[in-house]
Amino acid sequence: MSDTSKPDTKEDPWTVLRLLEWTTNFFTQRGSDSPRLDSEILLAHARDCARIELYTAFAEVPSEEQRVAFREMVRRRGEGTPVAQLVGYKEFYSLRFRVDENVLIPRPETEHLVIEAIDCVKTMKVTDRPIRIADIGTGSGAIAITLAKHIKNAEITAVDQSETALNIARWNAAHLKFADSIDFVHSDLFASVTKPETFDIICSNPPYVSESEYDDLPASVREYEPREALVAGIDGLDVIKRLLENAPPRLELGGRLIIEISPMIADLCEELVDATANLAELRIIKDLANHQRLISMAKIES
Ligand SMILES: C[S@@+](CC[C@H](N)C(=O)[O-])C[C@H]1O[C@@H](n2cnc3c(N)ncnc32)[C@H](O)[C@@H]1O
Repeated sequence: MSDTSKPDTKEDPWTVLRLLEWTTNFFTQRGSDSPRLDSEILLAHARDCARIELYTAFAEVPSEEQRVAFREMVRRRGEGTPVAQLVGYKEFYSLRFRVDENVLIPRPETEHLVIEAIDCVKTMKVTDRPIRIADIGTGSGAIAITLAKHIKNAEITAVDQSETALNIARWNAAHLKFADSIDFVHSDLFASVTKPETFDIICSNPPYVSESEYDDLPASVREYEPREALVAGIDGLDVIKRLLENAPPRLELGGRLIIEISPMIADLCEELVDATANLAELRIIKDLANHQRLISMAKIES
């Protein structure tokens, strides 16, 4: 990549296409799962344009300033920094969320949770008041804010035990113009959530990685995203167990609890739900990779 700092020769200019090809190859060698996409996002960011615009600019030669910015991001990406932290945002459900090292980078799998919550709301017959939704462990606010966009007249409570994460979530809500529909609460699960008393939907993408799985995560996750957003004890179930215990008293009868899980703990989660007296109608929902990714269940009378 150091070649790009040299003056272009007539035969071999560093065009957009050539930069993308070189960088895709470089990221492939560095083990990236999405080398071409990473390259495009970084080059579009350096050129301050939409990614799609690169496709009509293949023959153009980026300015020296753009190439310097691109080269620095490519170097850091090569060392492991996530693309989202280099550009400062991540797209989730067609919204752009600011992220930094204080929050988990929203993952595409979590969009299934949003879809399930929206589907559940459609079946609810609440007409005399807003639908009440809690997002426990909101991180960047991706789930809460996306639900605020897609569910009209919802009253959303977004909770996190990390004040730095909540600050990012508040910034995202204000920037995307949904701050009015979301109440942000600094709390350990429901401990400091005083109102509303009950919710129609409680959703959560909690930490669910076990201590031993954490050691095997790629360095680009371990070294750049907050450990407390990922790890939940020896078996990854610490927070999920507490949610299954603490959420039902805060749910309306017929309300739904929706939790993202790891496929590794799906069977254990099913057993835990079966053993919880006031939860029933368990659905286990798979992601696009056919992995068991969500548990969704209803509050019943115990
Ligand atoms: C896996 S991240 C999910 C972030 C975001 N909801 C998303 O899907 O991208 C889990 C989040 O839960 C928060 N968290 C962990 N334990 C918590 C607890 N006991 N109470 C509240 N928040 C908690 C972490 O700080 C982190 O922001």
